[in-house]
Amino acid sequence: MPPPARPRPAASSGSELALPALEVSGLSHAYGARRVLHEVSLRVMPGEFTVLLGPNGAGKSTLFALITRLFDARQGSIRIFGNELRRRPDLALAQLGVVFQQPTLDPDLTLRQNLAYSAALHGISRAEARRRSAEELARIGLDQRADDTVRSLSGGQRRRVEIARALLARPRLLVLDEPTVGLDAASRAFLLDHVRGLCRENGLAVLWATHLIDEVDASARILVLHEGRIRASGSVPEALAAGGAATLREAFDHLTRTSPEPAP
Ligand SMILES: Nc1ncnc2c1ncn2[C@@H]1O[C@H](COP(=O)(O)OP(=O)(O)OP(=O)(O)O)[C@@H](O)[C@H]1O
Repeated sequence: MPPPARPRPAASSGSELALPALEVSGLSHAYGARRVLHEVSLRVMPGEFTVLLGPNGAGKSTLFALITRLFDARQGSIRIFGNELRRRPDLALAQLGVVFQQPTLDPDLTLRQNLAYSAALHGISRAEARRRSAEELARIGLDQRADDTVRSLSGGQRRRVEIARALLARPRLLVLDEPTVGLDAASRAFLLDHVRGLCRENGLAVLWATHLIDEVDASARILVLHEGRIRASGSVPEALAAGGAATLREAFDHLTRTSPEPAP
C-alpha cells in the first residue's frame, strides 16, 4: 500500500518557501460602535507553531471568526497562502482547518460517523474518507474507539477527534481557538505534542489561541493580543524584550496591563 498523503512538508520549492500560510494586515473589527480589533497584523509561516496569547476578551475569538470567514473582514486583509479571503474565499478556505472554541462533534454519532459527515461536506469520496479517518484516528490513538459514540469519550479525547476531523481535508494551515480549555494537564500535553509534531514533521502552519502561558515552549512563535491590539510578536526572547522582563509571565503581565479608562 502506498504511504498516505499528508499535508505537504514545509515548502521545498523556492517561491513557496517565502509564502506565509497566514498573513493578516491592518485588520480591524467593531461590534456596533465598539471597536474590538485595532489594525491587527500578523504572519504565520509554514511549519510554525504560533501561540496567540491573550487574556479573556482580548479579541482572539473575533480574530478567528474573521480568519474563518464567519464574519466579513471589512477593514484590512487576510491572506491564506497568498489568497485574499474576500476575493478568493474558495482557494483560501481550501487550505484552512479549524478547531473552534465550542465543541462541534455530534455526541450521539460514532467517531467514524462524525468524521465521515465532515469528509462528505468537503466533497471527499467515501472510500477516501474511510482511509483518511482510519489514519487520523490511529494518529491520535483512538482507532480502537472508532465505533464508539463521541458521548463515551473524555473531554481530551473529544478534542483529539476534533483535531483529526480538522485535518481530514488536508489543510496546510490549522487554527485552534482555546483547544485546551477544561482539559487536565495530561490531555493538554498530549494535544500540544501532537500539534507541534504536525508542524515539525508535516510542515503544518498552526495558530493556537490560548490564555495559558505554559502552552508556550521555547521554540514557539508568540503573538500577544490585548484589548484588540498586538502587543508583541516573534520568538520567546523577542516577547521578553518587548515586555522588558526576565520571564514570560512577567512579560505577559506587563504587556496585558489594562489600559486606563480614557478621560471623560
Ligand atoms: N457578538 C458580540 N457582540 C458584541 N461584543 C462582542 C461580541 N463578541 C465578542 N464581543 C466583545 O468583543 C471583545 C473581544 O471578545 P472575544 O470573544 O473576541 O475575545 P477572546 O479573546 O476570544 O475572549 P475569551 O478568551 O473570553 O473568549 C470582548 O470585549 C467581547 O465582550
